[in-house]
Amino acid sequence: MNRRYGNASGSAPSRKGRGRPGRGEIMIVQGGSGAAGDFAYVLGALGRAGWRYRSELAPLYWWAGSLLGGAWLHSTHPAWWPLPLVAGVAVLVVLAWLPRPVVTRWPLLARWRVRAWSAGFTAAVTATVALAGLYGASAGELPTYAFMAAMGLGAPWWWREDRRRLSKVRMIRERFGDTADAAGLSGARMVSAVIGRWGWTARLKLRRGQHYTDAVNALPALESALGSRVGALRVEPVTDDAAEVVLRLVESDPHAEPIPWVARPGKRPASITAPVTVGVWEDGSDVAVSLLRKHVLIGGATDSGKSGLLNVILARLAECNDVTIWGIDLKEGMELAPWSKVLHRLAVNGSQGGALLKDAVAELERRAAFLAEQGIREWTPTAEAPALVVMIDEYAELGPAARKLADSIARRGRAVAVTLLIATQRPTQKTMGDGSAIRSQMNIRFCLRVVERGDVDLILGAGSLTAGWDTTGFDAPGKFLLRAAGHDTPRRARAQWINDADVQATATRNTRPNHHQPARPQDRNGDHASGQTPPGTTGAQDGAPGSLRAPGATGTPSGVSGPDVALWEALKQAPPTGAGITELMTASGRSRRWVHYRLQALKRQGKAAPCGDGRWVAVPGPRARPDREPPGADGDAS
Ligand SMILES: Nc1ncnc2c1ncn2[C@@H]1O[C@H](COP(=O)(O)OP(=O)(O)OP(=O)(O)O)[C@@H](O)[C@H]1O
Repeated sequence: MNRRYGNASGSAPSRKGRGRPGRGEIMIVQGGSGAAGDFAYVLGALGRAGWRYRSELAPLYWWAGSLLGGAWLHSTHPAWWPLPLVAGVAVLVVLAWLPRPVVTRWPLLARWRVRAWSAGFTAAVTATVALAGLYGASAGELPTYAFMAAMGLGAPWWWREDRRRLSKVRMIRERFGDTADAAGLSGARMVSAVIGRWGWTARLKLRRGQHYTDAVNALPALESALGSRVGALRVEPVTDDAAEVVLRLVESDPHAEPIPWVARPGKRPASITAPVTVGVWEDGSDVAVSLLRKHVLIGGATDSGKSGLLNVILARLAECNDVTIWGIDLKEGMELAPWSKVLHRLAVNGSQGGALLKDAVAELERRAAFLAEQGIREWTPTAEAPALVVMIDEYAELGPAARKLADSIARRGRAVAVTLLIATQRPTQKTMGDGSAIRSQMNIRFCLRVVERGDVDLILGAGSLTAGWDTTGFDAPGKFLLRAAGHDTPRRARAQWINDADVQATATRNTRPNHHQPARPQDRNGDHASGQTPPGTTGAQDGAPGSLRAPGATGTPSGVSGPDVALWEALKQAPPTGAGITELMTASGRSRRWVHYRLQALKRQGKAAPCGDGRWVAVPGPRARPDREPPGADGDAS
């Protein structure tokens, strides 16, 4: 039995002294005997300290690790010593070449100082392992030189900004007991803490009986006890545990400078079914919004950053492979033309806009009919049958007929994943179209700076201003309030800023096949069918009865609706003698095998039947009336 300083009574140690012996207290440690127990105790303590201060001790670990690695190589495979050299040279080549995915994965490598340090580190480790592998780890002065290299590389490592911040947060965590006492939150513990770009975030375990509201009330006192600036602390509840809260310290204002847009890391394309990041909240966390089956309204005064936000959303959608984007830019294409490689269609004046919306409504009805006939409630976007997003910059410039069409999409488009993204200065009833319900159909609303307080209600909905949603005081472009499902409190955010070079790079990286082709000079007369639409785009001939070509196509045989709809249309339009497999392959743009499997599936569902000679027809089912709202498209007006 060993004696350590601790709590002689055996009761739980006082919170203040947790993990540390109190003066004069004796703790009974069971299970050890004599020197072996002491040794185990010291070893355990050293192990814990070694892990806890792993960041500070990292240079020593590199030194020991590379010598040990080399020693192992020397004793097991001495002839393999060139291997670490090859690996090291490969890393140096990558650092010199710096392919884009590497920077995306490790953004710090974009800084030349970090790259230089990484190259030095790679060279030192490579040389140590290779030499130790060849001559043995203790050969000559190798351990000394390796140690000197580790210390040399360690200097910038120890000086690193984020490591120093990490040490600071660790100290804050260790002393949090005293901080909580001083702030009147006695008994609260900081169970974990992480540093972020703008400050740190910690999880607090409150004392039994304490609640989130106690933490909220203690905020000013906590700010004083932590020595932070006024208003730097935020507290959020943890929904699954009433005795826990998240405490966030925002050291620097994330909105003080423009927030650069960062491309999505990784090679795999994104999907519209997952939320996309468009900006940063005041506490430094990302603003992520789910755009699937949602209409979006962006409103704000001139120069408030509407087009900037529109561009960021467009960039995010461009990264998704299950979205087709059509654009209407009534600034003569100034905003959206740089995105030509991503947009399937682009209308740059009122009449082209009207034609585009007409096609979007036709697409919506085609999808609605298809869903109704197949007994499906909602359109699930895929790469082959994508969601269709129609972006409209300067909505107020659209003519009344076009606004009527947009209104129709707003009311009926959600279930079939045909949605609108509208930017406008003042969404008054007049600019949105008299009698139009379009505003109430907008599920996601971004309100940037407005000049008149009443405009907040126009953009975010009646009663918003009195409920605390006020953007009149916003002092920089791109700052906004977001109102959407799950975003019910006015939290300030700022949109990311995508510059021209990034627009170009993103558009090039995500170029769509059959994207919009800029109009030839002779076509600049406002007729969309004369060059504004890519080959194969909706035209009267495409949808003509008897044609097996799917209407609404965007250059591929199956078009924006996807091969399933194209196949179904072809079956429905087939003469009584049926459609042959080759015709169905042409219509859907898919292989014989694919067509065969789909026909068998339709046959099993009683929706298609063979009619001899390998020809097929659709079996008539309930048809969707064109004026009928598609299932689930009732709009969740906010
Ligand atoms: N998120 C942002 N971060 C930093 N600066 C921004 C941001 N968004 C816009 N800006 C700046 O504000 C300027 C005006 O932005 P933008 O053109 O998007 O405003 P707007 O509301 O569309 O104006 P208008 O109504 O006149 O078209 C831009 O040129 C840009 O310099």
